[in-house]
Amino acid sequence: MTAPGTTPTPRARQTVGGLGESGILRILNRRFATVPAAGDWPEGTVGPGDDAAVVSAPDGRFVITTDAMAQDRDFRLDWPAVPRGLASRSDGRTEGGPDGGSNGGRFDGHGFAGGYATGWKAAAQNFSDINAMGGEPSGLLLALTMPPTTPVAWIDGLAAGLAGAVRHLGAARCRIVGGDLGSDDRITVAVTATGDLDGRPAVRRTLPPAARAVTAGADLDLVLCGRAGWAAAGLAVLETPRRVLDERLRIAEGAEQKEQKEQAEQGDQLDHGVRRLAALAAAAQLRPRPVLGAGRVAAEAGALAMMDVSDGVLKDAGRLATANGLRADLDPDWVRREASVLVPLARALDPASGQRTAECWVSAGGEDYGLLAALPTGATVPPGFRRIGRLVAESGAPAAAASVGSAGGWDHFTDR
Ligand SMILES: Nc1ncnc2c1ncn2[C@@H]1O[C@H](COP(=O)(O)OP(=O)(O)OP(=O)(O)O)[C@@H](O)[C@H]1O
Ligand SMILES: Cc1ncc(C[n+]2csc(CCOP(=O)(O)O)c2C)c(N)n1
Ligand SMILES: [Mg+2]
Repeated sequence: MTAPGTTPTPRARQTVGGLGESGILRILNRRFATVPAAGDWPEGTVGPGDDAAVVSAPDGRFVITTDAMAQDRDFRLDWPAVPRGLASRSDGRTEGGPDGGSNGGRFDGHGFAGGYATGWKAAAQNFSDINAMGGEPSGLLLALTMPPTTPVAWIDGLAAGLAGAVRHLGAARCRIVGGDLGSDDRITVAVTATGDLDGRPAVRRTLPPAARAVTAGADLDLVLCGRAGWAAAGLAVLETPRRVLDERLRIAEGAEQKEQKEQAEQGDQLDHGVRRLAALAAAAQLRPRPVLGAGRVAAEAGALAMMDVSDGVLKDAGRLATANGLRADLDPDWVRREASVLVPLARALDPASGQRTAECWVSAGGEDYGLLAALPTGATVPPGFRRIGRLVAESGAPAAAASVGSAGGWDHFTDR
């Protein structure tokens, strides 16, 4: 409230400390009301505003998962925004959003992500885990701790990003059911999501006993839905100091233009150039796009085991293999092919070892939220997936693929 005779704080400078919990909740709820399923609370269920929510579990069970993101560990307040025109939807149209820049898709490091990217990603990574069980998102809870100095615009962006992910990733049945607010020295965004299986069995990391009996330790095909390496490339872009980044992109663009001139090529060079690649990679980190529905598709196509890729393909494929007493061998051709488009960017950032860096992004980079599934050898690959390797008996001779890139992958406690 503004005391009589004082000037109100301009909106851009307002902090949550001046709002109080009820003011913050008003801001969040205004954004959450834009989720398509928001108005639809069936008889007997209870939405936000009470001590707890009451939701339905249509088939008697529901999927539940949670993921927390911490300031300066999972996101930064000063990362630039997704340039307008790059936050493309799966239907090819582009979406707006408060962090949409106005630079026509060029990455110049200007504009700030606000909370939108953090909200989007918090929802997306939880939806990805629901997807990986073969489920469809049904509900979302937001536990938010932050300092009183947090700008109101940041939490408004956060709420818009959560609602934006629900809408644009196609979680049509998902309601935002509530959450909690707390104060701390740094921001933590913890999201819990629930999902429905609509009567289907969940697809687990381990093969069901019946499938184990049939496959009896035989090799399995490893398939992936979604891209790999782009979010890690984006992290490298975002973590490079702006001035250094701009200088490296300028040098790489110069070399590109020289090459293109020599080849007397026509056309819009920047559109396919390294600067646009940097912008696309940053967009992949700031606004990951798990393919919701792919989990169900894989389940119906007979996937025997499944998990999402949050910590890197090699690491997560290794987990999928180990859970079944097998070893993961990635196809080195797949890694090379997947890395090839990222090589110009990797070379711009790291001229000495562009190829290796790009292959590391693909094999060890996390946060693309693709979906890994194991299928019987030779089974039809479900739509949207491609074969990227095999799960083989531990005792088999290791393929060259096992040594691709770093065997690493993300670990919250050792990667600091
Ligand atoms: N603090 C915890 N208490 C209890 N169980 C936990 C805790 N942290 C993780 N787990 C469980 O350990 C398992 C692995 O967790 P992990 O976070 O690595 O994978 P995940 O849940 O698939 O998340 P992501 O896909 O984001 O990596 C999950 O089943 C998770 O529920
Ligand atoms: C500032 C900053 N530093 C590092 C990273 C990279 N990072 C954070 S979590 C994660 C794996 C997935 O985590 P989870 O398993 O919890 O879903 C990765 C690769 C980042 N995004 N931001
Ligand atoms: Mg997971």
